[in-house]
Amino acid sequence: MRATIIGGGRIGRGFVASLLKRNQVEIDFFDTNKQLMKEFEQYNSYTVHVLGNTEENTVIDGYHSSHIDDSKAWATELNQTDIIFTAVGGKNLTSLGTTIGKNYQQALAKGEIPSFILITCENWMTPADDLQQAIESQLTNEEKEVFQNHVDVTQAVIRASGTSAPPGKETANPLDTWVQDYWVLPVDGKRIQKHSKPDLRYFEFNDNFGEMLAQKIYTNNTSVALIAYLGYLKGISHVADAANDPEIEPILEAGYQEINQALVYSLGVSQESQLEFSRVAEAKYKDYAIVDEVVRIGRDPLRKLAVDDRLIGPAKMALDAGITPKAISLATAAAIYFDYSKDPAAEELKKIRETQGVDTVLEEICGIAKDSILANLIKEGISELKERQWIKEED
Ligand SMILES: NC(=O)C1=CN([C@@H]2O[C@H](COP(=O)(O)OP(=O)(O)OC[C@H]3O[C@@H](n4cnc5c(N)ncnc54)[C@H](O)[C@@H]3O)[C@@H](O)[C@H]2O)C=CC1
Ligand SMILES: O=P(O)(O)OC[C@H]1O[C@](O)(CO)[C@@H](O)[C@@H]1O
Repeated sequence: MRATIIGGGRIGRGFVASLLKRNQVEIDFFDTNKQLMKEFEQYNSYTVHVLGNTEENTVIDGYHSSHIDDSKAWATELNQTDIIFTAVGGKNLTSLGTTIGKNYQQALAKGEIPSFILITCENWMTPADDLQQAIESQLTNEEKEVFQNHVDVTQAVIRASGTSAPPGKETANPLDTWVQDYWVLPVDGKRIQKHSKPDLRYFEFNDNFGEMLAQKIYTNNTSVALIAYLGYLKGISHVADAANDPEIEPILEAGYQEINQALVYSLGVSQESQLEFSRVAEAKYKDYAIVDEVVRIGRDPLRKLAVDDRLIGPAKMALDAGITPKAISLATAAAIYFDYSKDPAAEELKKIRETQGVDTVLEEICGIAKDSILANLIKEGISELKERQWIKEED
């Protein structure tokens, strides 16, 4: 079996590649990053290190790698691949879909009919739909029909973390990467209609996938955002230190209660499954073996503060459920003050906040009215963070 991994980052060349390697699947990488391409060629091999369990480390070798714009490489790839994975970041799916669509069209023009399964591995609400739509936007109606008859576009939920080297564990190979000791990849099984489900260890093709992506994002990403943004303000560098911090921990506990009630009410998931989700998430973020930086988790706060994303999304659901999302609002307040200078989105957020004020951030970035219940809760959160001196501004 042969697989293509688009996006050779922490999840692509780390988590997904190690699952595939352990299934003896051949791997071809595609990425936009030219430096990464050079490293793939230069090193020929790298190790996926398992945090806290080195016995499970996997060496990845024998792969091929190509730049995403290499249409010659795509011409071969589309005909030989069985499964394509994406791990590029949800906001890049539209441009990626355009690239796949154009290359699929070229193959059809040559009389070929590539047939494969596409699996998105992204923190995104509707990744499979968004990718499929972007691909099909490049095709004529006739071509679209062929595509739909030969390609299944489905989605996975990534419950594992992928990180860079823990302090002091850096290696000479820049491709080496670190993953959590977690070996399950749930995939939306219902969306696989034209192929049989691949027989792969660790993959769970789930016909009741339902709201699992929303449940994951609004549980894991919401809670880790709370930990990271509050931790950042307190000057804590690592997620586990922040999650176990005696002042943050009670806020985290309250956050899980708000999240759980909100999701059971709004997504219709069962209490048991939600409790399991939140317990697994909490244990993961408190685990000192998983060395992850709060600034990595906090990256791109403009996206993370958007109306349906991990903070405002579940806060609104909590209000719908009749619950006051005090902890989530405090986390949102902290996110508004995430000013990490190496993150361009954080810099932009800071500029908007300082020049146009918090109300503009709430209205234009969070998409909520400045005098709404939620906006007032977030503004109370900002006052509380100033009282606690976690926000150290004068105003
Ligand atoms: N790292 C983690 O712990 C987790 C990440 N995720 C999700 O997995 C996805 C990937 O995340 P990471 O691997 O951490 O990010 P990353 O930043 O380490 O890697 C992303 C890679 O995609 C490449 N890329 C971006 N646009 C591309 C395009 N159009 N075509 C080809 N390559 C492209 C980048 O150059 C980069 O190498 C994201 O959606 C993220 O939200 C989900 C759960 C956990
Ligand atoms: O990948 P995003 O969307 O930037 O979100 C941040 C983080 O959320 C997590 O998926 C939480 O599970 C991280 O591991 C991830 O990197």
